[in-house]
Amino acid sequence: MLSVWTRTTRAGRFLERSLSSIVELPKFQDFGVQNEPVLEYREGSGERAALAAELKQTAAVTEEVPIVIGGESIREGEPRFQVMPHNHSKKIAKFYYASEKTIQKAIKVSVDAQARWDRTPLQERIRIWQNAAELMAGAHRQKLNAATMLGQSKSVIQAEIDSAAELIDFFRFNVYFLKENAKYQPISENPSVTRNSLRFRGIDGFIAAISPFNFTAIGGNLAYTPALMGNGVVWKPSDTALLSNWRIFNIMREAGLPDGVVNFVPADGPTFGRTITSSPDLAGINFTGSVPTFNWLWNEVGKNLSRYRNYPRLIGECGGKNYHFVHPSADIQSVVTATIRSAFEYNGQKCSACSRIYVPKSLAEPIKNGLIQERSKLKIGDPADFKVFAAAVIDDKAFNRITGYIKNAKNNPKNKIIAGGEFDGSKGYFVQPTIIETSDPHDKLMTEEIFGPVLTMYVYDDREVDKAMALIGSSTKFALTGAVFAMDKTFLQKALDELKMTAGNFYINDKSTGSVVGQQPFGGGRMSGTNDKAGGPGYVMRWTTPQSIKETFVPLRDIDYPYMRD
Ligand SMILES: NC(=O)c1ccc[n+]([C@@H]2O[C@H](COP(=O)([O-])OP(=O)(O)OC[C@H]3O[C@@H](n4cnc5c(N)ncnc54)[C@H](O)[C@@H]3O)[C@@H](O)[C@H]2O)c1
Ligand SMILES: N[C@@H](CCC=O)C(=O)O
Repeated sequence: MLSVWTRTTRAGRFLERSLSSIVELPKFQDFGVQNEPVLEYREGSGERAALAAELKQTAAVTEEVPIVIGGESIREGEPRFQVMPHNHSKKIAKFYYASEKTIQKAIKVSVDAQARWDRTPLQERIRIWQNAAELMAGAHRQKLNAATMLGQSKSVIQAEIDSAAELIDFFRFNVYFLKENAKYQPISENPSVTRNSLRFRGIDGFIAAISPFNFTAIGGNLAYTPALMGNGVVWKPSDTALLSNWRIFNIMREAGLPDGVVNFVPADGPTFGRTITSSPDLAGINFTGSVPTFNWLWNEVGKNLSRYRNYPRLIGECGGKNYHFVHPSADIQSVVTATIRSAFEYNGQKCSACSRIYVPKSLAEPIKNGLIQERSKLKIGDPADFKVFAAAVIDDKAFNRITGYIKNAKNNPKNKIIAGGEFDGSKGYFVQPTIIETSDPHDKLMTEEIFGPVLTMYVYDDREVDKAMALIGSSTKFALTGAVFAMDKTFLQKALDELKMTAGNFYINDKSTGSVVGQQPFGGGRMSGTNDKAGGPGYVMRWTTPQSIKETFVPLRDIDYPYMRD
């Protein structure tokens, strides 16, 4: 550096004639960002009428959903059907599983598209995402909501916070975070001598996006955030969220995303998993779903490591065994309201749903009575009925798993069903919100993810708050969300320390569900996932392999150092 300085004057003249920076950094028009308002759907409102009309239209047809690779629609093999979980004789979408060969074709198209797409200026990509968000918030909002309500059995409000608000927020906030992150440039001590810059690149290869059934917005985020950052994507949606995910795919085409950047590839899970993990081009897996599936994918990647040209990025947001912990100083009504909502909204099929609650003996009776009373008011039924609180669970597999836990509880003297416990799968997969009291804090009801409307309560001795609190982290492998309820600030301070590693999203006097993009970036630790915080500023950075560039404008002459010449 010093020797370069000694030559600045002579070399500087030379430079003026021939060398200046060639790296062009993106110049953004600065913009802010706000959360999409959640519409209320009151009687007589425009949004309610529009949604009712769209529900009618969506229910009237079985929509044909092809595989789409590079803009080409493909139909192969036996057709399959997505049904309405609350009325499983009604087919809402007809689709096809991509064969191994077709998945390989999608990989090739994504890899080729990546190289071209990565050269598209960031400003242009941002414009497409902003277009898409406008379409989602306006013209297509009720199409997304209707597909989510009928296909994934969500009530009006649960669809609105997911397939409208959260999806739109992901698109708006991710471009905002991209722009803000791109503002950082490394130090250039003397820019007339050397200039340092950092640019974002997609990863050469392809990203496999594998999405779950329970949030339409998550499908959109998993597939399109890597694309935003310059990647080519093969998207495998969930069979039971197919229609809503298909509608996102079409909105992105309408917004101007070129063919081939994201390819829509429904497939059998293990066939898809095997095909992507055996491809040398695998650059990353963006997964949200259960722990067993993510563990399987991770193992396959490990086995194939020597094949890849990149270390594949593995992002997996997985399950939870989320808790509400009640201190003797808690406000009882808050506990009851928050717990009913967290445990039973969308039938406990949120990864963040509360499924275990620890209650001190001194508050057990009022809390129990409150929960039983509020639970009895919940209307369970067809999600197109605006009075319904929750509808059916997603499919027969979920129905059998959840009711298995309930049947088990009925046969175990340590467990007592204090409300609910009924189920009926004849027309739709209906499981009534169920509350169980257990005397065993290590029972599987308190430790395993059930992913259904089953809440288990354990009553602890008020004198053993610390011992009860220690159970939270020690009795499960998960650490996704958790909430503490107390008015005692000394206890809350202690809980903040003691429970630090038990939840990636921690709530104080609030329910464990309902994170909002940009407000509570989401994800858990331990076996709940890689905690890459969807909806936070770091998430976009997981999908770029940045390049540092140093440009030097003075000719390099000296090999020795000044002190050698002294
Ligand atoms: N932490 C989070 O942010 C978060 C968010 C939503 C859901 N979840 C979790 O997701 C789970 C529920 O979703 P789900 O039932 O759709 O999960 P799942 O694991 O059954 O399926 C997720 C996706 O993986 C696919 N899949 C299955 N086997 C595969 C394989 N061998 N290779 C590749 N893909 C395969 C499925 O078809 C689906 O698209 C719950 O455990 C829930 O807690 C977590
Ligand atoms: N973001 C959602 C959960 C997503 C997982 O299913 C919440 O905070 O309730």
